[in-house]
Amino acid sequence: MTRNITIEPLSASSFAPFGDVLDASGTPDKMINAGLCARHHDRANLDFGPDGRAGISIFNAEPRALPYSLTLMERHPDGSQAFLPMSDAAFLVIVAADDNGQPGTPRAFLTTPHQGINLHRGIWHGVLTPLKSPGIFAVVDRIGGTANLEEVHLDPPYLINA
Ligand SMILES: NC(=O)N[C@@H](O)C(=O)O
Ligand code: NI
Repeated sequence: MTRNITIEPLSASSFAPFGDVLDASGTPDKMINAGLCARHHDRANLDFGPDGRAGISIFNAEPRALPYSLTLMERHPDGSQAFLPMSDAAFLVIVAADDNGQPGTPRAFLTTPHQGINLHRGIWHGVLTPLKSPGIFAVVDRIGGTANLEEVHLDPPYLINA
């Protein structure tokens, strides 16, 4: 039995239950640098817990193709996780609400170039899934003494379609 999911457009409102959309859209909060730079200020709800700290890591992920077979979801109970592309690669953002400790039915979104996202603490998500090379991302997440990772293998998988 194939469980099909259709990709939805990514918007701040549609993604709000799961996290923040990070881009240079809309009116900037302030103009800086002698008016040569627009600052879209403080756009992510970052959370690293009482005993963690913020870290920036660089992920170099293999590009995937559509339709994409979603076989694994995970969450980070101790902190948020932001994905900031270091190229113009679009990427799949697959998230799900919690359903008694398991991911519920996933929702799939596709970013536009130069868009990042910040997943709020504990949100079920698919792993980083760029759709073209290079899949190089700066990732801002919690550095701490715990594993901060829960994984669920999906059987049967979901098929993510354009
Ligand atoms: N495990 C890891 O560092 N990456 C995942 O959390 C992911 O969301 O890609
Ligand atoms: Ni993750």
